[in-house]
Amino acid sequence: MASRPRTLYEKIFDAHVIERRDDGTCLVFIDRHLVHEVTSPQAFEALRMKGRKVRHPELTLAVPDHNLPTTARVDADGNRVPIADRESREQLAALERNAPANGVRYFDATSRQQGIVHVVGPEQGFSLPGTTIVCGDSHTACHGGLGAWAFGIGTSEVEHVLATQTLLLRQSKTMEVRVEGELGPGVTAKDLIMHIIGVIGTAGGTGHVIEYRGKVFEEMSIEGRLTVCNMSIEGGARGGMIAPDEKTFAYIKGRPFAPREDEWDAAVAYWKTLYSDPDAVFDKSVVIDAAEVEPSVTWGTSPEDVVPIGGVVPSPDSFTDPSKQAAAQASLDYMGLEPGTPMTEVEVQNVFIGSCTNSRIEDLRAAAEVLRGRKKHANIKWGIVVPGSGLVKEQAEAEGLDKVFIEAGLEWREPGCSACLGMNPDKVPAGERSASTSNRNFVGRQGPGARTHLVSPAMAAAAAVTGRLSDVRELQREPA
Ligand SMILES: CC(C)[C@H](C(=O)O)[C@@H](O)C(=O)O
Ligand code: SF4
Repeated sequence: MASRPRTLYEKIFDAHVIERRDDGTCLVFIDRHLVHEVTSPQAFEALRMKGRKVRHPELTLAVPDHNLPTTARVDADGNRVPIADRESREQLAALERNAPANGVRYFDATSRQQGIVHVVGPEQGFSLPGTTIVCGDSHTACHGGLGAWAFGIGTSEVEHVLATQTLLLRQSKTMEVRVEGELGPGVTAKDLIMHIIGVIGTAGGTGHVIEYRGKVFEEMSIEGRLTVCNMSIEGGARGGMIAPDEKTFAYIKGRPFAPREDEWDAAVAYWKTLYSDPDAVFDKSVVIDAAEVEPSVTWGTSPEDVVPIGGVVPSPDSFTDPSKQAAAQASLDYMGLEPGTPMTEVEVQNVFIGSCTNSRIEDLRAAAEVLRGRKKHANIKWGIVVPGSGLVKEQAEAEGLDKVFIEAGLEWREPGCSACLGMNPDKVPAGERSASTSNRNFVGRQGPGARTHLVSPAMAAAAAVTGRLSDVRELQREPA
């Protein structure tokens, strides 16, 4: 009998189920576990208290990112600069202790490989197609850009994975987001995923794993795919993935943890089976017309509060749902915006280019292309560019991108989560606005009272040049 047609997610799920239980839960094998300093200390502590060992230390990779200041980490004498904040210092110290004590591979704060966990995994070839990847972090879906089933877990699950290399969970429903047609010039992966979240809403993917399908994704770079999948959680989904293809294989080949030469052909042969069968049925399907996607920007305090850059701040009355009307009013009050204001009239004082959504080399190139030969506007008090990893930083410097940023008046920093969230010294001052390439515009996300407008790297660069939210396509048309 021919086997039932399956989606990509179902294929990966089936390949990892150890046991299906009568209550509908499944025990699933976890291939890769990424660990950072914020969600791991209690998990390691719990193991220690129970006298348990890490079951598969070789399948875990630890790296600090959230709390690290992005200023110099060693002083002129080569000594480590201590972290001023006590909690951050303690969390980092715990990871530095716990990883080696448990035989877990660790990239320390000063190593070239250090970076944001979701940048490091793909970059090291640790994240691979067809694998189950978890991390105590909601943006783990990012790795789905390589055709993995990747999802965030809580600290108690981190402990479970460390102890057993398995998780007990229920199979998710499947959702396809099919994008038809082609993206227009100047429209990036970030604009597309913001648009998608604007369409489906922050609850649109609840209970589902999204597969992004269509020619747009086939033509998209791996960096772009990682950006798209990264924000799946902002659409409420448990994960997001894109079927691996030749681009994926080329991206992975030769990376430190990638399959070696003698294992490569077998790995690729397996990866080539990882796609949704033509007759596979998704529980939910959303179709997006790529031609409708414009460079996008958020106006509110939820990632679904998206408009095209040519749009205006919406009026709360324009929403039919009363709870959304109230949320929109609260957002506008927090953001200090009036309905009807053109988005391009909104002035910004801060620019942040970074985060696991947009800190890979291609993102930095896109920002630098806009900034080359230009200067930041007088409105901009603080503009920082934070590469996603030490290796991204080296690559950017080899291409001279750091100089472009510095000459434009922006700061060039050490890798980490930085101003994506206010857990380290990089914060947007209360009442000020930022054009930010990160993924969340929640109240207080970039610091108490900070007003965040999510944008793509090119759009953040355009805001740096003009001092307001701007349509990057206008700058792209005129010479610097
Ligand atoms: C601190 C961490 C647990 C958190 C997450 O889970 O996503 C952070 O990375 C975020 O982006 O809000
Ligand atoms: S860069 Fe931002 S979204 Fe990504 S892991 Fe760090 S804090 Fe979370």
